[in-house]
Amino acid sequence: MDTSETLRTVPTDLFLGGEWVAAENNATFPVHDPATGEILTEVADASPADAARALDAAVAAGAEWAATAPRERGEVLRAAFEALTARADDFALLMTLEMGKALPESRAEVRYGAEFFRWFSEEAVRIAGRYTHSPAGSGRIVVTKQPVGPCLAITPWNFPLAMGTRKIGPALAAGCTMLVKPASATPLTMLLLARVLEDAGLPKGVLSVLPTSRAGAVTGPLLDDPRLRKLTFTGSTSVGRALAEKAGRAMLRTSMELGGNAPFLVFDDADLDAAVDGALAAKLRNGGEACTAANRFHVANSVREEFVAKLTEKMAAYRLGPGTDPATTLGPLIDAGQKDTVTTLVGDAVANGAQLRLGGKAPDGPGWFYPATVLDDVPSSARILTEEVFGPVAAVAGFDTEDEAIAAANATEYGLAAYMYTRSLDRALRVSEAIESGMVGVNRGVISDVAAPFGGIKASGIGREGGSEGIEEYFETKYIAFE
Ligand SMILES: NC(=O)c1ccc[n+]([C@@H]2O[C@H](COP(=O)([O-])OP(=O)(O)OC[C@H]3O[C@@H](n4cnc5c(N)ncnc54)[C@H](O)[C@@H]3O)[C@@H](O)[C@H]2O)c1
Ligand SMILES: O=CCCC(=O)O
Repeated sequence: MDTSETLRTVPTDLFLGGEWVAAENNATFPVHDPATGEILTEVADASPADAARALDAAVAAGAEWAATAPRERGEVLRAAFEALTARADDFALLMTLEMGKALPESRAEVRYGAEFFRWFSEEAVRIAGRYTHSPAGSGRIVVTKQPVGPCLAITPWNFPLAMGTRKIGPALAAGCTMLVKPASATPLTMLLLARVLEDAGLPKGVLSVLPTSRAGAVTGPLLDDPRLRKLTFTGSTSVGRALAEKAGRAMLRTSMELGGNAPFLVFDDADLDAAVDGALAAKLRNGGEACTAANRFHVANSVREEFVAKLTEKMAAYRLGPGTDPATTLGPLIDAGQKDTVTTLVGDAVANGAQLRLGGKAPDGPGWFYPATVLDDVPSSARILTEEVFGPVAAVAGFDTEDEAIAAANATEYGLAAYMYTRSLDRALRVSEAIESGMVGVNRGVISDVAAPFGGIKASGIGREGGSEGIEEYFETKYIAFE
């Protein structure tokens, strides 16, 4: 499918209660191409009234969907997995168009995102309860799982597909209905996903997709509506905090997948070539715009120069360009604001004394491009060691002892992912246990796996997605006491 054909066939209306409709007053908002800054297309701009109608539909469909046989729910997801996989090229091109990343990254996301539907189609039929006797012999304890009810999912732009399927998959498998508000920068992928689910036989009302340019105004009243039972959010910690406060007042179940500041530790006993390859993956997957991205490299001083030289050589080979160009390995950033953030953090590190080994200057011309950049000897006063850069910048700092490495790794409010390279199993276990994060990669630069529980601690969030844990977020546990 070529670019214009993709844009011509992608739905741009709201998917509201299973119908494709224009927004109230036919309102629309533009979606931009990060490679040029130009408008790609206009998309229906949901209003609070549209969102209220979507919630009406989710409530109306809720009981029947919850009572639908788990096998049937699973089969809808399985059919959607097959359709998504069959349309992988369309999805990949669309994601590259609206989000910017290089096509191989988009293809990888389609595979990853589709897997959540396959995984949760299989989990739908493994919903377990418990039957036991009270210790005092005074009765029986029956524990069962019931769907939470109507959920609101708010998703980010960096993985426009996978961050949706990782929520929609378990919600539908558990028997919940869901409203999805995609990021305003990348609504098209989610709308195409809604079409796939519709074609896969999802009953009307079970899912709505509400692109909007007024995220707070549209989701605020939903969070105040007692019929909504859960908020699942993926995005920045600042927005997550504000939403969690609001959700807390309404006593909503919440899942919060927030920002990260992943440390990547390289010990003096590491296989350095493997560590460099792992560093490339941990840094440049998704163009550096991943919550799991290695944000800072803490490297044993005895091997630091060799590591930095090898990393710089390999990062220099990344080719910056429009994501749709087959020669491109590094696409543009999402928008001008993100380009400014990366530019500011690199400038601040250099001003604080870091050595610039590669990149460090955005090219002139249209689009939101920033090159692969390596900073060495970054001092602890540099903001880049504590703030999420969300771009193709590797910031390296040295350490001398294991304790120093652990202290540096934990010197952050975040706690999502962490990585380490070492040949010592003892050290791997010791350091993994000491690091304050929800996920640790040992001699691996990519940890995301549909079958593993994904999520963070501290300011990186609450709850887990994927794995057998992911569906639990969409259940209430009910205890029934029997004589
Ligand atoms: N932990 C994870 O699994 C994970 C995954 C992907 C991205 N992220 C994080 O997401 C961030 C990047 O994504 P982003 O820039 O889209 O984040 P963001 O917080 O700006 O936006 C996320 C979503 O929230 C919406 N939103 C913004 N303000 C809102 C408000 N007041 N009320 C309701 N909704 C609102 C946005 O429209 C978008 O849909 C990074 O910090 C990244 O680490 C985390
Ligand atoms: O951006 C964060 C999500 C990344 C992932 O699921 O691998």
